[in-house]
Amino acid sequence: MASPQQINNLQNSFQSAVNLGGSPGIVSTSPTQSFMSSVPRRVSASRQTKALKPFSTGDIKILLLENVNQTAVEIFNGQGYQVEFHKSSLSEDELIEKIRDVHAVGIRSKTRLTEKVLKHAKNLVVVGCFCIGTNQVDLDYAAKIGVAVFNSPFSNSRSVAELIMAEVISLARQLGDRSIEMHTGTWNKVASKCWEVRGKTLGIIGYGHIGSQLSVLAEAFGMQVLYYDIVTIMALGTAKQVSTLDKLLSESDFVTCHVPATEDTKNLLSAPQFAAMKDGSYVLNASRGTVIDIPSLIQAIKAGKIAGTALDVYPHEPAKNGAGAFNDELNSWISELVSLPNVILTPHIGGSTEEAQSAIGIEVAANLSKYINEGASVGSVNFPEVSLRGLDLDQENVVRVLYIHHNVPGVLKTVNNILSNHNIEKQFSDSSGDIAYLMADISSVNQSDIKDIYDQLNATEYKISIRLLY
Ligand SMILES: NC(=O)C1=CN([C@@H]2O[C@H](COP(=O)(O)OP(=O)(O)OC[C@H]3O[C@@H](n4cnc5c(N)ncnc54)[C@H](O)[C@@H]3O)[C@@H](O)[C@H]2O)C=CC1
Ligand SMILES: O=C(O)CCC(=O)C(=O)O
Repeated sequence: MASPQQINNLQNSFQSAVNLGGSPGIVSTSPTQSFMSSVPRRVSASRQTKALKPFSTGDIKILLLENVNQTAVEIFNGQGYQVEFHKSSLSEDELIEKIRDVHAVGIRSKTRLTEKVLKHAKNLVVVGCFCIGTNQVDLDYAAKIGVAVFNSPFSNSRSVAELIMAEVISLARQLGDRSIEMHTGTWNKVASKCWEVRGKTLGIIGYGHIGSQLSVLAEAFGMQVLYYDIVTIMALGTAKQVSTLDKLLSESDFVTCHVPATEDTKNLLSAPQFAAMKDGSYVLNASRGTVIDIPSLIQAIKAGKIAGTALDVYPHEPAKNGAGAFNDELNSWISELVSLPNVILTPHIGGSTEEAQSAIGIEVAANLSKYINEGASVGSVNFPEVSLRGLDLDQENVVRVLYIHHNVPGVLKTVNNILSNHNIEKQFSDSSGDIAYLMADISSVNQSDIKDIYDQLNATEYKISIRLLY
């Protein structure tokens, strides 16, 4: 368990990462709507920087769903943002209602931020996925409307790898069944079809952050590791990359999936793949529920081809915890699956450890705060990555322009023409597909110029969204 001291240390590193608490690096956020209404100047009492903004960070509203870790809540509260926290995900209708006027949304793997939902978000600037997977968000549409999306690319990788390692051994020893039997008073001391994992072959599909961590753990247990990936990746230890999925399937005793949910990974393992596996082998999945065709897996277990399975993810998962939530209404085959021997089922807890969740909370909250406060999009999964060094405390009359626009010719000429009456201190621009992001710090800007700059930028044909920080 992470001690309060460890959490403190992590928070301290977060503080220095984003320069909170009045350091010279801070620029203030001015949401467009607030800026456009002539709100009288409000200055946060805790800030030591010269606060030129006409309103406080208290204008920023953040919706946090799915029990996002308290480390994130503390960071956002520390920023003075308004935080609305929910333990579970919301229904689509509730989400549409809640998302209307917030500037940021924090979710985990269950909340679906579809085009339909995002269309109702009028002030949304940024989305934080407090997890690795981002398949639950329509990333292209988010970028199209100028909403940056961040995740935590590896804070829970180790937790998933450790769970899988535990399950490899549990399947080999039929631990799940023995435990259930003991809970119901049955003493069943058997060795038949129970194995050591030493000397067996683990086949890893997807050798990324999780797959490669698992590779190291498995070798420490004396297993041979094969992996299949669509890109060539350096092997750790004595693991071997194989060139085809079929080769991995035919040579492995355990096959585990660690790929993202994409069109290509949908039903990556289905009836033909189970048929290609060794008799009596095992299947594990802690990636996404779409990756394995579970009805076919059930048939392969029933036929004795597959000796057991450990599943952490499902095509449909309950929105919240509770008795009776995992039933045939959710996925029609559930009662059939739970009746089979040597089936270990977990409720999407691969990344659910104290260490992972607190680290994710800090990492994603830091990225969101930096994006809201400074416009830095480094680490975003759907946006060009742009950042500028902070403004000095003694810099006066400086405005940071954040201009998200369509990636077409002529933009820089137009924008720089608008900014040309001021000194462009520094500027950075990058594009990703159809979206481009320009960040510029301009000086010699009077308060009275700001509205004019905003109006001119707003009138450009390329604009997707604009924020001015000052
Ligand atoms: N159960 C849980 O709680 C958790 C589940 N996950 C899931 O695990 C997935 C993998 O996580 P990471 O290892 O961090 O991702 P990663 O992005 O580091 O690695 C994924 C690997 O899969 C490979 N890949 C992609 N398509 C493939 C295909 N068709 N065939 C073979 N390889 C393919 C990629 O080249 C990459 O090397 C995530 O996308 C997420 O959906 C992640 C964390 C927790
Ligand atoms: O912890 C969660 O809610 C989701 C974990 C996960 O699946 C991920 O990180 O992609």
